[in-house]
Amino acid sequence: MDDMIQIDNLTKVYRAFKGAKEVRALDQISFAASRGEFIGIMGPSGSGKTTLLNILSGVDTSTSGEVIIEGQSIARLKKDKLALFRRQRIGYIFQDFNLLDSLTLKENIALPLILDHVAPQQINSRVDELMQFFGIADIAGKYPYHVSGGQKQRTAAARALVTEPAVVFADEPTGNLDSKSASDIMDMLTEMNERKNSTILMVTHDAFAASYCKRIIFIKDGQISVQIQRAGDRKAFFDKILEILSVMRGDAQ
Ligand SMILES: Nc1ncnc2c1ncn2[C@@H]1O[C@H](COP(=O)(O)OP(=O)(O)OP(=O)(O)O)[C@@H](O)[C@H]1O
Repeated sequence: MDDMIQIDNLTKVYRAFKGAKEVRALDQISFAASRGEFIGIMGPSGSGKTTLLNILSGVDTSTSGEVIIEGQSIARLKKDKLALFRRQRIGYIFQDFNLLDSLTLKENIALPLILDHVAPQQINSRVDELMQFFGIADIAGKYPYHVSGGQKQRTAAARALVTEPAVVFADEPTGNLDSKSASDIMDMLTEMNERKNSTILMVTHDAFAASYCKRIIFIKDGQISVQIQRAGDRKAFFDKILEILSVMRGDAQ
């Protein structure tokens, strides 16, 4: 199988510290994502979602187990190589956009390529193509504080794709958006997934956002509790997600 991400027995234990007890935030998690998958990670607060995303993206290290992205074991990369790998092979979309206010939208998108000394002509054509794709070409010269949340998130999505990464990690991408912008962004992530065959892994609390995914992995207490694959339409998938969340919360049946 053409795996983009492979996770084997991933475990993270936060050591006891100043009276706080040891926490097993991830407990032997294993799953794989093939090219072009769009996976949602859901689970109650404290279930280990952020810990998982931090380890997958090389921000934190695991206690044991392995993460392999595009054939490369993340933990085996030295600091410099890891920084380069993260910049070139992983795209990030964050809840709070993480754009630089001193740069225009176009410059924000171009930044990873500028840092990699890509030829200016190539930068221009790639950035212009992505700005067209995300419908923000007409505001290329504006600064982040002059545009809407939805437009900022489109810019962040374009920046995430500009290096043609192996995977895109999205952390609560709809968290700071109104419902219209949220559905816009989810349509856009779907388009990225379907037209550019991007492999996307998204952490979200939002059942509506999750209903756009093709597969959802539910985590509870650091372990995979259940996985579901979308078969029919989005509405049916949304209902299924709500049902699982309600069972996980232990709501009265
Ligand atoms: N740096 C840390 N030191 C100690 N314990 C931590 C640390 N970070 C997270 N934890 C604990 O690990 C567990 C998993 O936390 P994590 O933040 O990954 O959960 P989450 O699913 O992302 O939660 P939320 O949905 O609230 O963001 C929790 O019990 C949390 O308290």
